[in-house]
Amino acid sequence: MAGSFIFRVFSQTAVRSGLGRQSLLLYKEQTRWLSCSSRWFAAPGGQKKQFVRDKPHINIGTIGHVDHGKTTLSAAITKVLAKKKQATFMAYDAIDKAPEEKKRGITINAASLEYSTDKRHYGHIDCPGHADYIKNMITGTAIMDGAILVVAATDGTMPQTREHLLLAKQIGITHLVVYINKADAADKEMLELVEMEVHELLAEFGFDENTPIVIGSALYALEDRDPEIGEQSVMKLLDAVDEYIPIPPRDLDKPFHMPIEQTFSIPGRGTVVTGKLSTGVIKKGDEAVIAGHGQLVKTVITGVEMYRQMLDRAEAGDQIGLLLKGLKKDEVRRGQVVAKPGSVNMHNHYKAQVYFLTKEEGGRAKPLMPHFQCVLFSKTWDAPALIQIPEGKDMVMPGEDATIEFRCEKKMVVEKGLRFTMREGSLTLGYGVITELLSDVDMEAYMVDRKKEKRARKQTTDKDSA
Ligand SMILES: Nc1nc2c(ncn2[C@@H]2O[C@H](COP(=O)(O)OP(=O)(O)OP(=O)(O)O)[C@@H](O)[C@H]2O)c(=O)[nH]1
Ligand SMILES: [Mg+2]
Repeated sequence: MAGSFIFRVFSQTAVRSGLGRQSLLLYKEQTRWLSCSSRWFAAPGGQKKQFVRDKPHINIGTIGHVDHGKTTLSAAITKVLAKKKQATFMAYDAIDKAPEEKKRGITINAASLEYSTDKRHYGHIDCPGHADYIKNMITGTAIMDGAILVVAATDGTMPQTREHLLLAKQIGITHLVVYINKADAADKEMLELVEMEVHELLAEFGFDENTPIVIGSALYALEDRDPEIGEQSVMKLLDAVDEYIPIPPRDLDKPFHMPIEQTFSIPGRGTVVTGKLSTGVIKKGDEAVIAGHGQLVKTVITGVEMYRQMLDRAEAGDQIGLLLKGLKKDEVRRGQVVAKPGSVNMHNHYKAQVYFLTKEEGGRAKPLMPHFQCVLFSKTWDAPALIQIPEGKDMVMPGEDATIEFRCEKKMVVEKGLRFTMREGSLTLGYGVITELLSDVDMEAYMVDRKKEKRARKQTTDKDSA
């Protein structure tokens, strides 16, 4: 029956193992967390507010050094906008005591606020501490499209200002607005000095020199004192965010890309691959490439199906089946992607920023040593990989984050910013985000060299002990 494969896809998707189950859990956790945050916005009388989608939505958050005033500013924003009925006021304590959700190992600890300006609807993340930012940004628990960097004028830029900026850059946040806070406690010269320092730091990390910088006092805005550096500075900040941080591009405008979940052979019709179209628009008759697991082949899409119906075009977000011209079932497999020719590249060597779970979070109890072997999971693929820990370090401890180099057995379709999970057997070791693509390695030659190296080391040890 034409289209019956779709039914099988859904049942098989439901029972698929490995990353499938993991992404399902991650999705469940995220929705649980989001529904939890929406509970905080229950209108008086306990009734939930109905979300009206009347403005473009965008996700932002506060980042910056400890105690520089991120939570105070988040509370102040809701305070100022509540006066215009564009937010529910969230007091400092309500934000800082965000409920901690422990599930599937990783702890999510962040407050999610929402508010509107005249132009947009915002989701806003405030994390209670430095470690939470690092986890949040690497795992993508709360993805930010842009961020407000808070720098206290009393301190200037500090180590975690740098660390958050670097991480923001690495995970693809391109637009920031800076709020120089605590202007009530600093004199004019100090404010000028800090502004210069911020300009230098932004330039060092490759952020635009036109990045808006607003000076003010979040505390005064929150406490309704001196509106010029209080409330007005917050309004100025929100205007800058509205103007400067762009709405992420609509995925329909990107080249089409579909990670393959399943492959089927339909007698009389050919090979069908199924999955969710992650970006772009795909049409019957489009030329495509199938890439991944070290292979790249060309094909033509001769049919597009969804929910047992034939379509002329599918859009990002659709769960579809694609009929491929001239390919046998064993020439395509799960983990590859269907993509617009020329839009994807395969790599087997890259750097990533990784957060390693602690034992309590479901991770490993022991440290990770150089050349540790693990399996990477991302989208629908998984692939064995060898890790290289940063130079000057002998090991990486659970609970740490580090820049790790990965050498994968097979070339897969990856890109900067891709998130993945690292596992060892059934244990989740950590979460990573690719920060740099490196030149490909010949894995066979690399393994031979590693064996030689090992043998030489053993001989030296044997000699020493003799
Ligand atoms: N004088 C002055 N103090 C401020 C201002 N904003 C925040 N503070 C104070 O600075 C301290 C830290 O503020 P928080 O908002 O908790 O800082 P944070 O960046 O969220 O801190 P962490 O979440 O722990 O990283 C508190 O005592 C605030 O009252 C300000 O504009 N002026
Ligand atoms: Mg805080």
